[in-house]
Amino acid sequence: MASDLLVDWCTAHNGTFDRSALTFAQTNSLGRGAFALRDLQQGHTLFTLPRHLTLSTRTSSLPSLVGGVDWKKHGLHMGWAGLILCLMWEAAQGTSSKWSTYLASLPIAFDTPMFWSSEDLAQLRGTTVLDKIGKDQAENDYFNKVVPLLKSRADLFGEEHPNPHYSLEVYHIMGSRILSRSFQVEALSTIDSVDSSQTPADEDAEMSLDDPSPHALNDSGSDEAEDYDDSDDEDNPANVAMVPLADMLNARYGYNNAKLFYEEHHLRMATTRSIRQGEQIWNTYGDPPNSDLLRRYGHVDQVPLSDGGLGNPADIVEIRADLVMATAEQRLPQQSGSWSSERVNWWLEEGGDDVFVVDFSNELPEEMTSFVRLLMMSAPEWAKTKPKSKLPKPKVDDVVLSVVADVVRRRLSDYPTTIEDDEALLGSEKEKPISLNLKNAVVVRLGEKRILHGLLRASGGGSKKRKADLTGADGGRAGKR
Ligand SMILES: C[S@@+](CC[C@H](N)C(=O)[O-])C[C@H]1O[C@@H](n2cnc3c(N)ncnc32)[C@H](O)[C@@H]1O
Repeated sequence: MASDLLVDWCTAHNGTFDRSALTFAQTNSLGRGAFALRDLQQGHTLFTLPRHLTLSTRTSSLPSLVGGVDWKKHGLHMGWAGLILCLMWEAAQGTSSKWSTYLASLPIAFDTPMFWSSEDLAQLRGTTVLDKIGKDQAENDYFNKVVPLLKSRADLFGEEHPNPHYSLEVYHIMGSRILSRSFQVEALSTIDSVDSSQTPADEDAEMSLDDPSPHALNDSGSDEAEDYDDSDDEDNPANVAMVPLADMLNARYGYNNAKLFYEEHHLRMATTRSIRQGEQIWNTYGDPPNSDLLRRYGHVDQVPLSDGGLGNPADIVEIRADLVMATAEQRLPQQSGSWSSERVNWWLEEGGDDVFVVDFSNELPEEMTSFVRLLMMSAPEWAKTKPKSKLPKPKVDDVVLSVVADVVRRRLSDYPTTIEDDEALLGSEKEKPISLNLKNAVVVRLGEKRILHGLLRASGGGSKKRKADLTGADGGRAGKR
């Protein structure tokens, strides 16, 4: 089996693997996964991997062959284009690449929206997935950064154009492998194998696939990997690395029982809970909402929710400030457009967000309350607020509730279906099977709609009667997000 070859390859390169503790096996719907071969205690080391076996722009020899100046000139030190090119180049080297066994074990097909038909993508209307797929940006990077280098370095990439090893299709495959399997692996200066001028740590990253390393390693602490959402270093694309073996573990909300730990010279996968023989060994991807899971990994999580249904407790909905603005403008038709743009510009200058995030807590984001209050302020109040450089207090009142209720109704109308349509579709799935893409799209948009309906209920549909639910127990301020 391919995974045996991979384990052999790893141990032949100074990795370790506890063959008595775990094995990799094919699952029904999660691809391959790791399973315990016997009962395991918390803290058991499953395998270790020397840092030089991770594949990144630091460990691949391509950046130094291209040279730091040219690497930078082509913008390959920013975003993922450089790492994608390294993966393509290593694959093109065949068995002379150190990672040939690893690269041969990776998937070439993905369930992510990047590869969906326009018909399937239409099912995601209203969700934030559509704006974040990043296909155009990836193609832009391919044609503007990668292709010019390919053409200028026949010594490295061959005379052939187009070359099947460096096609746009392969670029997307490698990008999707990174998106769904890479880790943040920060450099230890003593072990860096590539001159840092090629991949400077302080360079702004523009991730072509929109996100930094999607494959989360949680917890802080000197010997553990940083959560990918918290670390500033995540913006440095040189820290994005493919980690053989570690990327064979699946993840599900609340199930994680193993984690990758950073050691000085190697990475170590160890159990974080006791695991029974036969159970799956789960890593964490950082518990993203289903919209992000689908976009990065091509699957969604459905675990029991506190209300008895199924879904992802980490789901969120994004509400754009311009929707709030348009709703407020409708309420104050006598005001001119410059009235709101002046306030919105002030809001942004004072550090206000242009997107508000709502989750299952039914709590109105403080920032959104503050923004609504700003928009609905009378002219004299605005005249007093403007010079103060202080955002309005997030005090929930009837006006706020009623604007929020309108915003939520408008936000709900962005989706192609109602909550009832989606529930009916999923409910009849056993008798009338639906495609995986459709099912995943429905799960994503249903989770978002449930949050919006929760917020609508908590706002009393715009009246004061349910205000307490929305503002929390402290009775005045909406809960902090
Ligand atoms: C890091 S890889 C894990 C190993 C992978 N199953 C394999 O066969 O190589 C991440 C991919 O595994 C699959 N996966 C992981 N967790 C899953 C889950 N809870 N449900 C469905 N698929 C999952 C998805 O295809 C995802 O893109």
